[in-house]
Amino acid sequence: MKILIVGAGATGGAFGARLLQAGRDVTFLVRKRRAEVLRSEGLRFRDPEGEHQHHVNAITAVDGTYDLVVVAVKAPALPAIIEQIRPAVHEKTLILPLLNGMRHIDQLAAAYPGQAIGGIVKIVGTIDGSGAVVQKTSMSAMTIGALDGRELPADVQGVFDVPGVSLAVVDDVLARLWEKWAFIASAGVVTCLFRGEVGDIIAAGGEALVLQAIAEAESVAAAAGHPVAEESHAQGVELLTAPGSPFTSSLYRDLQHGDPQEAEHILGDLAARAAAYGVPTPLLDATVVQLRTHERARVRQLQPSGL
Ligand SMILES: NC(=O)C1=CN([C@@H]2O[C@H](COP(=O)(O)OP(=O)(O)OC[C@H]3O[C@@H](n4cnc5c(N)ncnc54)[C@H](OP(=O)(O)O)[C@@H]3O)[C@@H](O)[C@H]2O)C=CC1
Ligand SMILES: CC(C)(CO)C(=O)C(=O)O
Repeated sequence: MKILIVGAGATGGAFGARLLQAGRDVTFLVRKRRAEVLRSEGLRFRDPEGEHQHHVNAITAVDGTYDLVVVAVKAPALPAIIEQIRPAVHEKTLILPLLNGMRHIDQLAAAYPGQAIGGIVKIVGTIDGSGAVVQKTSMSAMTIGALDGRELPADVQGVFDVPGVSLAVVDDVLARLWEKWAFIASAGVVTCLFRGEVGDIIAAGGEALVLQAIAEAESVAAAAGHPVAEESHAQGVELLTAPGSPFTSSLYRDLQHGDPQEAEHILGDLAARAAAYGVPTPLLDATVVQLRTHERARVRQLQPSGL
């Protein structure tokens, strides 16, 4: 099975490295600078157990068709990627996005009817200053499934059944996507609104507001027909109210670097759906306005002054 991974960042790089370790036929579609690094140094991947280096096939334009296209970019890159991957897609190709949120599923399903499948990854990943992909904790889990609940072909199910990945193949992937989205949005709301780590927010007296943020996001999921299961709710509450916890969201980490790239995808889209369902989400709405305000100032600063 020929696999194309689009993006060799935190998620694409980490799950791609697991596939390479297992001998899968993987090609990375990346931009020029990343291609140069990958071609000269290979893919360097570090997890809590050590560092590995893999020779990789890195391309900057699609060179033929693939059986599975894994989309591992952040949301703003998606519209361009949807067109870029077109030559890679034959009639049986499946497209597996690893993004948080939900709008990308609608976008991919519209562009490639019947070919997008659902994917959720749980990993705390990043790229360090040297270009190495770093998996910061031992968590490395993936959940996949067909959007219409049908069974995925066995060869696709087997792709990520490799050492280092805890794989679940499910028949309710939409519900799982909503569950993850509700969690990641709640985490984004509290860490971006209160600008800090969970432990500090709790120490500052924020627990009731954290619980409210979770309730808001979960109310939207329920209104969409995907109520969050009790077990996931309890896990979310535990993670976001743990005293002393250094947990933050990727949205907040991006905000610290100045650029919360997925604010609209993860929070703006959820707020828009809440409004459409008539579900009140005041903390979510406040966070969206706060991040949009930040974004306007960021973009203004990038413009040449005096023009
Ligand atoms: N990081 C994490 O721990 C987790 C992330 N997620 C989700 O996974 C998704 C991907 O995030 P993540 O992997 O962290 O993001 P990263 O920013 O680490 O990686 C994305 C990569 O996409 C590349 N890229 C952007 N545009 C293009 C393009 N046109 N062609 C090819 N490559 C491109 C970027 O390359 P370049 O170097 O050229 O900019 C970058 O390396 C997000 O939706 C995120 O929310 C989910 C769970 C955990
Ligand atoms: C919460 C976490 C780390 C789980 O994978 C995540 O998805 C993110 O921060 O984007």
